This record gives sequence, C-alpha cells and structure tokens, in this order.
Amino acid sequence: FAPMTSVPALQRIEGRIRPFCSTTKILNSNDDDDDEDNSGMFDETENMEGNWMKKSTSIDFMPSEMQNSKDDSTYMDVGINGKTFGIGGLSRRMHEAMMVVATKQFPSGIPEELGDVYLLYSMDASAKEAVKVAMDSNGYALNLGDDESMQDEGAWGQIESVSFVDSETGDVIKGEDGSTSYESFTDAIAKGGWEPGDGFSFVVREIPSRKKAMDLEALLKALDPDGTLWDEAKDKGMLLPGDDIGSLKELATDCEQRVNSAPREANDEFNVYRGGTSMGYNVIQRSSLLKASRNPDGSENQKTLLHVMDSLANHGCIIVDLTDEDKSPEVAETMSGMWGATGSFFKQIGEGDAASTIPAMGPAEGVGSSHAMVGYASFKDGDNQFLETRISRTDGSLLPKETSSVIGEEGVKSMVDAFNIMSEVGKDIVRIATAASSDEAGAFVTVGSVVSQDEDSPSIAGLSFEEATVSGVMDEDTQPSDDDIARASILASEAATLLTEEIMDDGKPLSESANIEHDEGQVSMSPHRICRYSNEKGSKRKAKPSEIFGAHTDTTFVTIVPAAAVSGLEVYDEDSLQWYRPELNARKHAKSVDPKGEMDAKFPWHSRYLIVMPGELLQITSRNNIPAAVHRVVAAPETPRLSAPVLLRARPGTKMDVERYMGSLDKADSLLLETNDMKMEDIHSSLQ
Ligand SMILES: O=C(O)CCC(=O)C(=O)O
Ligand SMILES: [Fe+2]
Repeated sequence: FAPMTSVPALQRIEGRIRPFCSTTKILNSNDDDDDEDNSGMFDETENMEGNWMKKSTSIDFMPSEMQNSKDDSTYMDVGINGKTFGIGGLSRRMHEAMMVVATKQFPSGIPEELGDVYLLYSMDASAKEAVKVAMDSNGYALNLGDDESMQDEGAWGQIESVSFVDSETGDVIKGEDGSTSYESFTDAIAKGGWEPGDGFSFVVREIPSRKKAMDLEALLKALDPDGTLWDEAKDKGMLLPGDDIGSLKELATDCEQRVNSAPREANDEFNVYRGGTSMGYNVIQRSSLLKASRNPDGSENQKTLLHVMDSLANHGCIIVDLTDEDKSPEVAETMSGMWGATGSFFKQIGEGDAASTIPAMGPAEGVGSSHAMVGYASFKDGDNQFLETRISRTDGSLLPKETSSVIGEEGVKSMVDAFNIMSEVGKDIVRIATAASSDEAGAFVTVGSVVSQDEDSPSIAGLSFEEATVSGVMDEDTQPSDDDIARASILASEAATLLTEEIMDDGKPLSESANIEHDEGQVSMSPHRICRYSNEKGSKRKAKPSEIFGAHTDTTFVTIVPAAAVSGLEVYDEDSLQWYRPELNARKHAKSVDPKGEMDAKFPWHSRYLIVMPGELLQITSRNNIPAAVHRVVAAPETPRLSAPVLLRARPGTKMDVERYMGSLDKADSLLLETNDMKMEDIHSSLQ
C-alpha cells in the first residue's frame, strides 16, 4: 500500500500547517470547486496596480491533443506589475547576456536590423520569467509541452496592455510617443522606445498552464519567505512539515495539533460530509477480518488489508457489518440486547430511580490504578451522562456490580457479550493494521531465510543458510528473494497476532501459554462506557446541533463505537479535512441490504454495525501510518443519542517488545524505539 500511506502523511502535514497560517486560501486547494481555486497570493480581479491571475475565459485555439486531456492543463491570464517583479533589472541582465553571445557571433559588429530583435527577446524573456515565478507561487506551471515553437518569443501567450512603470514607485510613465499603453512588446519597443532596464507592466492571456502537484514546503516558503512564522511555530514546539513524529512527546503534540485544527462548528446530518467513493468509506464484512480469512499461507489478505488501511489511515474509522450482510444475524441480536439494556439504564436514571443505586465514578475496588474507573457520572447539567463499566478479570463479571440491580442479570450478560464481540473485532483490526505496517517496513525480512530444499537449486544447493553465509555464497547485500518476502508477511501477521493477544486488554486473563512479564490486575483496563448525549440544557445551543463531547483522540489501540440509532459520532476525515459521520454510512448500507426493513423484527438496523477508530497506541504500532482519529460527539436538540463505546487499551504490567511484535529493531522508527521495553501503562501515562 505504499502510494496510499504517503497520502495521509501529506494530508496530516497540511493539517499541521493550519494553526499558524490559516489566512491563505491556497492551502485549501483540496476544496472540490476547482474553478474557484486560482486565487491565493494573487488577486482575481484585473487591475494594473497589483498582480493577478485567473483562468482564461475565451479559448478557441486549444490544440487538439489537449482538448480531452484529463490532466490539470488549463489556460491562465496573468497580470504582472513591473514594480513588484523587478522586471526592469531582469531585462537589462538578459539583454547584456545576449549581447555577450551576439558579439562573439558577429565579431565585426552586430547587424543593425538585429538590434530590435534582441530588444524584443529580452523583453519577452524577462516577462516570461516573471510569469513563471507568479504561476509557480500559485501552484501552476507553464505547460509548453515538447513543441519547441511554443517556447518562442510571443508564442507562450497573448501579450496586451504593456505599459512602462517607474521601477521605484510603480507609477505609469509615458512612452516616447506619449502613450501610456501598448498592444504588444513590438509596439512598446518601436513606438514607445523601450530599452532594457525600463520597468514595464503587462497582461498576458491564454498561457498554457498546468496545476502542479502540491508541494507544501514550497508553498510554505512562498507564504513565509523569511521563515518568521516557521521559527515562531518551532518555538512553540509545533510539529512542522517534514518533521517526523519521533517521540511520545511529539506524538502527543501531533494529536493535539490535529484536534485543535479541526473546526468547532457542527452541521446537522443533512449537511455533514458523507464520504467519498474510495474503498475506505465502504462497510467491511466481519468475516473478512478474521484470521481464518487470511491467505492459506497465513499472510494477511491483500484486499482486506487495503480496505482497513485506507479506512483507518485516511478516513479515521472503519465500519464493520457484524452480520456479513445478514448471513449471521445472531451477533446483531446480542448487540440489540445491549442496546435494550442501555436504553433501560438511562430511562431509569431519568426517572430518578437508578442514580442512588449506582456508585459515582471512582477507582474500581481492589485496583491500585487510578485509570481503572467505574461508576456513573453526569456533566453539563445532565446533557452528558456516562456509566463506566469494566470486566472483572477474576470472574468475568461486570463492574460496578450494582449495575445488575438496574438492568437485571440479562442486561448485564448482554453487555459482557457485546464487550467480547467488540473487543474481538478491535483485536482483528489492530492485527491487520500492525501486520501491514510491519510488513511494509520490511521488518521481518531476512535475506536468505528460505533456503530451497530443491536438489536442483543452482545457487546454494547443498548448503544450509549458515554455511552459505560463511562460505560467502550469500552476503548482507543480497536482495531478498520472493520467498524471503513472502515469509516476512507471514511473520508480520503472526507477530501482530501475538501483540493483540498479549498487550491488548480484552478483559480476560493473559493466556497461560504467553511467556511474558505481566501484572495485569483484577480489572480490565478497557472500559465499556454507556453514554447518553443530549442537547437540552443551555438554551443558547438549542437551535442547532453542537459539540457535546469535544474533539479529542483516545489513548487506546482502537475505540469501538457500536453504530447508534441517532447519528452523532463524528470523525475528522484526514483525506477531505472535514467532519464525517460514519453512522450515516452504516444507515445507508442497512437500507441497501435490507430496503424493506425485514430484519427489524429481530433487531434494529444499527445493531449490526461497529465503527472502529484508531487510537494513539495504534499510531505507534502502525509506525505512524495511521494517525489516531480525531473525533467528537455532536447532539441535536431534542434528539438524545445513546452510545456504548469500548475503549481497547493495554494490559497492565506488559511491555512493548518491538522485536516480538513488530520485528527488527533496525527497521523500527524512533517512536517505536523510544517505546521499546517500556511498560504499557507508562506509555499510556506519558500520552495523557
Ligand atoms: O460515544 C461515542 O460515540 C464516542 C465516545 C468517545 O469518543 C469516548 O468515549 O472517548
Ligand atoms: Fe473518544
């Protein structure tokens, strides 16, 4: 997936630029309306004082090979002010250079009739240079193609409105014939008496142009030529384009910057971004995430891997259909039971019966860690209500134990079952994403790892790998074979599986067979949180949807949010740089698979879907391929939303062991190296 991973990196860099230079439209040139996108440092209106640039309106000579082109070719009109561009000085230097060459060519004197031609060349060439610079700083380039004649003077655009200016003041000066404006460079020379060194302004139309691939560093340089903004940003400890996220501290900064640069305003569900057409916005089937769906050799399935990576790296989440398009509805029935329990809980809270039964949010009994909280809490005058639950590792029961007196034993069972369903999905996704990233980094590649058993093998037949190395048949520089690479993919998946089993906390005791240090305590670090979000208090907010749980990233491997009946979870789409509501895509998918709502009798449509968002720990194990999702909850007045996220965190007392879970230290980035051998709870704490 190499091309894909370079995209989010670029997008994320753009996100990081925003906080300190948000004034220019040019940085938003990802906006879909391309026609509007020719502004930037230049004005769009034509006048002779400023510089301007816009798309040409009347093109009737477009070469046929360009007419159907799907690239970014276009035609531009540009106005250049001779004062800002120092055109006078440039034309003098150009003329002098031409004279040096001409003198060599005509030792006995330059023919008189060529004099004006050299003048025209130097005027035209300096104008062309100025236009190149102007276009370049607006993200465009001259598009003269391979046709040499297009390079000729006068052929790269239609010159008009040439006037002489004082290079110091920019004031228009009359030519020798008293005119203030000429139709062409030829006229300016012949009638106006232009000479090299004289400043001039001009308009040139219909310049063949093409949009350059965005080079953010070049843009930044254009916007911040002396580097003041850059230095200021550095002083503030900001991450800048080109900076690696090389430490836990920088990871925290990266997340904070991305959180801060996402807009605070909210749209209703009709106006919010609906996602694009790329694979990563599609719902994935539960079964394709299972280890059983890997390739026969045990490497990850390429199609699943691309889907997972596109979703997580570029769009902030992946939407999972638990039923495989209704082929296995039982799981959705369990989820439906959990939704029933959640509804029942908040109904009783609302009626005032339950609040006194359930302990207030506090550290779970018998656990030292202040991270392991359980209990009920209410914020914002009750607009935000939470019950934090956790699984007891000793007996698999749900904490706080008083929950059963509100939702009953059945209700509790459905919550525990739902937790298990969700955490298994979360583990599969972490396996795939981590394996894909290790594999891409080549972290398990060992040259010569697979020695052919084939008697006929010509190169190293009869030698073991060690013998081959010792005898110099192979050396370090040898390229890995296809077999070496295939083996690495299998190992990457195996190691990532181990990671999900050992250092992710699924609420169960660590397997006996895991031969690692651990001190996991009696309570799961991964909470199952049931929530009610409303927008009823605070009369000012009433008119429209607004943030009720502000933008943040989670210190988790993944956060799993079961799609709710009422939409409201928003993830910040790193690709389009807009808020995006995955619950709407889940709803659309449900409509397409079950248009008549025939399954509704068994379970509500939304209990089929999970939304899985990457957290900060996955950003680490994916080697920064996957940024932790910036997300928030938006609530509309009068439509409370119930929610039941699971936050999958790390098992206490276990250690990050890069070689065990992610392969060679030689291939590890500096963030991975920093975390290597750290206790998972220390990594967690340092990200708070
Ligand atoms: O409830 C939700 O939809 C999301 C909650 C969330 O982001 C969190 O609890 O960290
Ligand atoms: Fe969250």
